[in-house]
Amino acid sequence: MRPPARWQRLKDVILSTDPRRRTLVGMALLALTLMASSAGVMLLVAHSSTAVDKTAVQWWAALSVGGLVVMTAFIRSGETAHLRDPSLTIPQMVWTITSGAVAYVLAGDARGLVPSVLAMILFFGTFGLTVAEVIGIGVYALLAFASAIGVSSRFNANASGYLDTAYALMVLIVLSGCIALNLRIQRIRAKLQQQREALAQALEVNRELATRDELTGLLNRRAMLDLMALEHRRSLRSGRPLLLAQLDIDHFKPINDQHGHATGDRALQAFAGTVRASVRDTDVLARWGGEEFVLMLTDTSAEHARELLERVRQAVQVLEIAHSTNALHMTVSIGLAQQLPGDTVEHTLERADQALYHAKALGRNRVVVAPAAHRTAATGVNARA
Ligand SMILES: Nc1nc2c(ncn2[C@@H]2O[C@H](COP(=O)(O)OP(=O)(O)OP(=O)(O)O)[C@@H](O)[C@H]2O)c(=O)[nH]1
Repeated sequence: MRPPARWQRLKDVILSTDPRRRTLVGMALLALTLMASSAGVMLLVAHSSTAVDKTAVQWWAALSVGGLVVMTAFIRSGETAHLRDPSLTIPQMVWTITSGAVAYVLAGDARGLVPSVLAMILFFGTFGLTVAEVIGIGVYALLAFASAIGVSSRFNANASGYLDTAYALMVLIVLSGCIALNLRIQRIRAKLQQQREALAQALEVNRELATRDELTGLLNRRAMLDLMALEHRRSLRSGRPLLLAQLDIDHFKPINDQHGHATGDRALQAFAGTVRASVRDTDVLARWGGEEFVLMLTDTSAEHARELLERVRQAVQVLEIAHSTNALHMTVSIGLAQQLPGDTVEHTLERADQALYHAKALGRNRVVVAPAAHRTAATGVNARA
């Protein structure tokens, strides 16, 4: 059965690793605790048979609640937003523990109520503090109550050493419980944080796998299609030229057949690295499939792109892939097409592919630029200009 939504929300806040979120709950609960304790002690004092200075009690209640109200106003003003603990959990706890210790002295017969209120303060404060802070606050609470018990036994005629010791023990037990609870919460938070980080890493790996070619580390076909569509829209708006080139390694099959698939893989990686190193950072190279690659060039003219691709071709030609005793060489055929006004990316790719086909037909190891061509409305087939 699913827990009700509000309990789920409370649990989320308590286990949250964001200190601003979880100290908010601590602050709200502390405020409630202090108000309830003020009202409770005043009520009991009013009906107590012990002679207690009621003016002092009223002052105490006003100062306790007033101090909290001042802190709340300070927090609400946004002045504490830049602090590590914007909800001032520690100052609030120190304030309420001090007022609790004073209440212990003032409350006479009703002082038995104070340790239980202290238990609530420590318990709720636990959610927003670190282990060291809980221990520090706990030691302060013990010292404050030891002093309160000492002072109370002097001023209260019917003080009972036995009861006071029991109350001190109760504070100690609550404190130990709070430290244990705090340790548990810290462990759960650390585990949640680890899980969150692992999930973020897994998402990043998935994203990489969805957009990258594993062998060469280049963009894959799907990611490249998305990028080309985006660049196409940009070039339409800006009027900047967009050029697409199809690159195909020549006679790649014999490399695989004669030297093995692993050597073929290394050749593909070396080819990808060489082409990437020969073009600008803003040019995008993608593995289209097998030994075929697509290069997208922006902010350049067809003539400059052709010169660049000629340099790419030469760089591939001199590339050496170490293999047993000798070194392997490759060549590449390249077809280049410039996006025509009003044309689609698919059609530009088609023209680059046809230019590549011509490069292969002309004897390979060359760059061929597609002539400017227009799609006929009726057939969608190129009519060469
Ligand atoms: N090692 C390796 N080989 C691959 C990979 N993808 C495709 N190939 C191989 O690439 C070769 C492509 O061969 P073909 O399409 O005949 O082309 P080619 O031999 O380069 O001939 P031309 O393109 O006409 O010059 C095939 O042997 C495929 O097995 C890969 O990821 N790793």
